[in-house]
Amino acid sequence: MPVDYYEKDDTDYTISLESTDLDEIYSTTTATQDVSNSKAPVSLAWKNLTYEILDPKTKKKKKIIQNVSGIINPGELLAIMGPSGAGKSTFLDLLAGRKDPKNVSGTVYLNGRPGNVKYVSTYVMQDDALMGVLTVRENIQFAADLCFPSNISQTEKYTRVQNIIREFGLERVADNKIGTVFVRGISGGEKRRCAIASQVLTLPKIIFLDEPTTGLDSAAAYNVMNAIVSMAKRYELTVVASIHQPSPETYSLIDKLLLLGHGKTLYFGERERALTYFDGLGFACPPYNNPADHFLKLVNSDFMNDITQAEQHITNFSMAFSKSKYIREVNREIDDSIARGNILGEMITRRANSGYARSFLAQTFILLNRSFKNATRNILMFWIRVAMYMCLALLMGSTWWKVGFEQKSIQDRFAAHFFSVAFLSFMSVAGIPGFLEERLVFQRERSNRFYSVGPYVLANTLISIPFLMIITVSFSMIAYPMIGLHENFHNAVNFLIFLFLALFVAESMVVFISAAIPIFVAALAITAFANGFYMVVEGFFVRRAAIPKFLKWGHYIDYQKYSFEAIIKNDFYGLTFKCDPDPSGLSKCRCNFYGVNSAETCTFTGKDVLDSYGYTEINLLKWALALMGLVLAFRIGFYFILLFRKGRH
Ligand SMILES: Nc1ncnc2c1ncn2[C@@H]1O[C@H](COP(=O)(O)OP(=O)(O)OP(=O)(O)O)[C@@H](O)[C@H]1O
Repeated sequence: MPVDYYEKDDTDYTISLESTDLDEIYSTTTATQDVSNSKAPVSLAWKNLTYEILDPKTKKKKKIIQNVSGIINPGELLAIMGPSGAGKSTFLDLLAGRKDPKNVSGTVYLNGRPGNVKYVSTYVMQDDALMGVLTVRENIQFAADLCFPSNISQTEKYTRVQNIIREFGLERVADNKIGTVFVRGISGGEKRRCAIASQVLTLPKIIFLDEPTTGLDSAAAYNVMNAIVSMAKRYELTVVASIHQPSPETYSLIDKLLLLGHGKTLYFGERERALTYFDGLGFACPPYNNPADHFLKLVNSDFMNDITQAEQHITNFSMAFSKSKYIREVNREIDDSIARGNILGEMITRRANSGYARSFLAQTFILLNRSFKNATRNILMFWIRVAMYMCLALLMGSTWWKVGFEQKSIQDRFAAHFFSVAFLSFMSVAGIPGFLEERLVFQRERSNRFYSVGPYVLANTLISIPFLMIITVSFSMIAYPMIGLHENFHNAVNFLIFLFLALFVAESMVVFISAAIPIFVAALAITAFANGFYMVVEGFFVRRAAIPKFLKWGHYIDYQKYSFEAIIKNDFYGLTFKCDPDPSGLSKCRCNFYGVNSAETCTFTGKDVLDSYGYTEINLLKWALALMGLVLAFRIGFYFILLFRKGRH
C-alpha cells in the first residue's frame, strides 16, 4: 500500500502509515531522518544551560547565556523573545548543539536522557538560501531526493513533495521560480515557507528556527508561523523559534515563551500564564495592548542612560523569576521527565550520527543534476560569461585580423596568445557572485546533512567541464580563424585543449579563493591579484632569467605560463615567416631571427623564433599534466576548505 506520510488522523495524531511501511522507513533512514521517522515524539529539556566566552576586548570571561532551564513537549512551539542583544540567537544555537562544547555548561535532554540534538533536528536559518532559478517544487523535490532513502520510490517522493507544498500553502506558486536579480520570483513569505518546507519535509522531530518571521509583514509572518504550528501539532514535532516582535495573531500561536534579557531568564513557561506572572509583579498589560510588545518594552533596558541601572533592571526581573513558583514548576517538570527518561533519548543520538540518507554516488548525481539546471538557467553565472567571451573573441579577431607571417607580425602573434590566455582566465572572476550564492545554499544543506562535502566538490568540478568547454569553443570558433592562427586541424584542437585547461585552473582557483574568503569584494581582489601576479611571472613581459629570485617559484606554479607556452609552441612550430627587405639594398633581406637557410631563403621558422627567445623546453604533454595537476591542487584545497571552514551553523 502506498505510504501517505502526511495523511493523518486529526483526533489521535496517529500517522496513517501501515506499520510495516513505517518500520521499513525507520530502519533504512539515517541522520536527520532517523529521528524524524521515529514513531515516538521527542520532548526537549535543558537545565542550567550556560554559555561563556572570552571577551575579545576585555580578555575576561563573559557569560552570554546564564543558567537557563526549561522544557517543551512534542507538538509545542517555544518562542524565544527578548530585546536586541538579549541572547536569543546564541541560546537557539546552544540548544541546537551548534556551539563549541568547551564554552558550554549545563545539560540538554531528549526524552529525559542527555543527548545531542545536532544530528536529530533541523535548523532553519534566517536567510532563505535557495536556488533562485529553480521553482518551488524543484527546490523541495531536490531535498526529497537527498533526504529520503533510495527504497522510497520516485512517485512516493513526488507525492510527499506535493503534500508538503499543500501543507505550506505553496500550491499557487509551486511552479514559479524562487527569483533572482533578473527574474522577479515569489514573495518573501512564500520564499520563507519554501525554505522551511524543504527542511521539514522529512518531519524531523525537533525544528529550530532562527527568526523565521524577520523581514515579513504581519500577515506573511502569521502564515509562516501558522504553517509550522499546524504541522507541529499534526505530527507532534517540537519547535523552537527565536522571534523578534510577533503580532498579536502570531503571538497567539505560541505555546511556551522564554523571555531573555542579558542572557538571563526573565520568564519561562506557558504563554497564557506570562500575563498573570507580570501582573503579579505589578506590570499588568494595559487593555488592548499586544502582550508581546508589552513584555519587550518592560524588559528593554537599552535606552537607559545609566548602565548600572540597566543591569539592575534586568537583574530585578531575573531574580524575581528565579524566586517564583514558575521556575520551581519548570524544574519539577524537568526532573519528572528525567525520572521517566526513556531509552529513546540515547538511541536517538547514537543512531543519528551514522551518515547520510543517500550514497556518495547518488548525492553526486543529484547535485550534478541540480547544478546543470542552475548553470543553464542562471544568466549571471553562465550566459553572460559566454556572451562576454564571444564579444571578446570578435574584438580580438578584429584587432589581430589575419595577423600574417611577416617578420613584423611576430610580436602581434605573441601578444594575441598572451591576451587570449590572460584575459580569458582573468575573466573567470565573473563566476564569483554565482558561486557565493550557491555557497550559502551549500552551507544550509550541508549543516542539515543533505549531503557531504565530497559529492558537492565532485559535482561542482564535473559540471564546470562542459560549461568551460562551451566557453572555450565559442571563443575559439570566432577568434582562431579571424586572427589566422595555425590552419592544421590538430593545432586548432591543441589550442582548444590548452585554453580550456587554463580556464579550468582559473575556475578552480576562483572557487578555492571564494570558499576561503566568501566576501565578494575580497574574493574579487584576491583573485585579480593572483592573476596579475601570474601574468608578471609568466615570462612574457620579463624573461624568465630576469624574474627576481624571490618570485621565481611563482613562475613554476603559474598556470598561465604553461598554457601560453604550450599555445605558442603549438602555433609557431611548422610556420615559416618572411624577413623584411633590406632598404639599403646591401643584402637580399634583413632577418631578425635566423634559421639554417635564412640568408638564402629570406625566411625563418617559428621554431627559430621560439629558440631565440629561449622557449626550448616546452613539452605539450608535460605542460598539460602540469595544468591538470594545478586543477587537482586547487580542487583538493577547495575540498579541505569547505570541510574545515564552518559557518555559524
Ligand atoms: N562570540 C561572541 N563574542 C562576543 N560577544 C558575543 C559573542 N556571541 C554573542 N555575543 C554577544 O552576546 C549578546 C547576545 O547576542 P545574540 O546575537 O545572541 O543576541 P540576539 O538576542 O539574538 O540579538 P538580535 O535580536 O539583535 O539578533 C550580544 O551582546 C552579542 O554581542
